[in-house]
Amino acid sequence: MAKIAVLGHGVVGSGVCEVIEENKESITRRAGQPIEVKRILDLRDFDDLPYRDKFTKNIDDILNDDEISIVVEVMGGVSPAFEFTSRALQKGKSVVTSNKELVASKGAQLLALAKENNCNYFFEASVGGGIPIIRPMHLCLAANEIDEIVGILNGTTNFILTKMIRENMEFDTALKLAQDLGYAERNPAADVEGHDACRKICILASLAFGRHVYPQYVQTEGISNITLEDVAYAENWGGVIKLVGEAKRLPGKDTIKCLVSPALIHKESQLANIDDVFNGVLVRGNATGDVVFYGKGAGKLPTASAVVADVIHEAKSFGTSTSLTWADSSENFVEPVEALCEAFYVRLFGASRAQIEEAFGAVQFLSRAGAEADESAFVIKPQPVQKTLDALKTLEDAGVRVCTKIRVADC
Ligand SMILES: NC(=O)C1=CN([C@@H]2O[C@H](COP(=O)(O)OP(=O)(O)OC[C@H]3O[C@@H](n4cnc5c(N)ncnc54)[C@H](OP(=O)(O)O)[C@@H]3O)[C@@H](O)[C@H]2O)C=CC1
Ligand SMILES: N[C@@H](CC=O)C(=O)O
Repeated sequence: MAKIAVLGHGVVGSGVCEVIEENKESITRRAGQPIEVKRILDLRDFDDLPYRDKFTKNIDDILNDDEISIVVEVMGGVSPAFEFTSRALQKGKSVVTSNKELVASKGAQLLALAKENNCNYFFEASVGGGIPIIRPMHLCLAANEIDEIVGILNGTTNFILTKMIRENMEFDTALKLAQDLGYAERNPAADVEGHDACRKICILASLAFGRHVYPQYVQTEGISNITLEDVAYAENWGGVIKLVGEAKRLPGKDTIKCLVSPALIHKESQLANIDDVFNGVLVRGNATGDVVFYGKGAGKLPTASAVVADVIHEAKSFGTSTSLTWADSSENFVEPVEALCEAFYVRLFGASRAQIEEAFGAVQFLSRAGAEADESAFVIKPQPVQKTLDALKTLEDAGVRVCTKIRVADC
């Protein structure tokens, strides 16, 4: 019998308890032994639950219990999750988590601590909710050099964009719905402003490139400036707007491209039809070519599925995983965005076509029904980002009002 403790009985934690109870027979078969939730840490009381006697508010009840061999950290945040995780690992208890904020900021340190103490730090649920992505990347794609990862990594923003586009729903109404469905972070700004997607691309990039990519070095932009006008222009161009995270090796350089931003994606891209709470991640290996992972990126049971799979894997006791790891890197190896070569969609007011072409060279002009007389929207060919920024500044200095600038993703 493997006895586990769950830290945090919120959306994911309650899902973990539910899945372990609901699927106990198949879980026992697959783990080779029954799995029992022995203790649950939470700040609140859950007097109505049949398993109310398992709750504690004191972490030491869990850390000092030698019967508990696996700790599931689904509290979220860095503090006190970092302290609780470190203490569990120091005691030789393996930790399973869905907490991408902690993995993205302290992953290298916690993986090293797990190794030192002959146990594991597993985080399948930290990227893509229910989608298997971490284990396939470090096991099934182990023969490859990963050249590029590009993905729709946040369920909440994809859900909001889908509702806005398909049902003309207001941004705030769609966000409230995502919160009610348990998709959003405790502070939904983390979703809307792109920080959650940033943490996830950092985790994938660290795994792919073997060095910790820290979120503070990754330029991150969210979806709060996207309008239905931009959506209409994207459609005229032949695509959709999605919040995209991207990490890529830069040929001949020791740096990588890594960023999160809204992006125009062509309708023929495998990522273009990923809607609602679904996530999609395209991983480009030098042997496999493109592999695409798709599934529900948030929500109670999909996320619990990934957490419990890690628990089952740990219960089989394969020892410390040597492939699920990356080195700490104190220096930043993310290329500054200004030095990258990118195509952009731009919407602005008060510039003539001649002015626009003088600033950017030949561009692809777009149209939409109901556009104002002095509105222009166009797509610039790939060029250094700094060159685009300089040209936009020149136009602004001449009295042009630049409304939107969205990257065009090549995926
Ligand atoms: N929801 C989702 O779809 C997904 C979430 N995740 C990640 O999983 C983690 C948990 O998310 P989610 O379940 O949605 O979050 P919730 O806010 O629903 O749950 C967190 C739970 O942990 C409890 N908690 C927080 N701090 C402490 C503490 N110091 N001691 C004891 N209990 C504590 C909270 O109690 P209280 O409410 O009283 O503060 C709450 O019950 C986060 O890292 C999130 O990013 C990952 C993938 C998907
Ligand atoms: N808030 C996150 C939850 C899962 O990671 C999301 O919406 O994707």
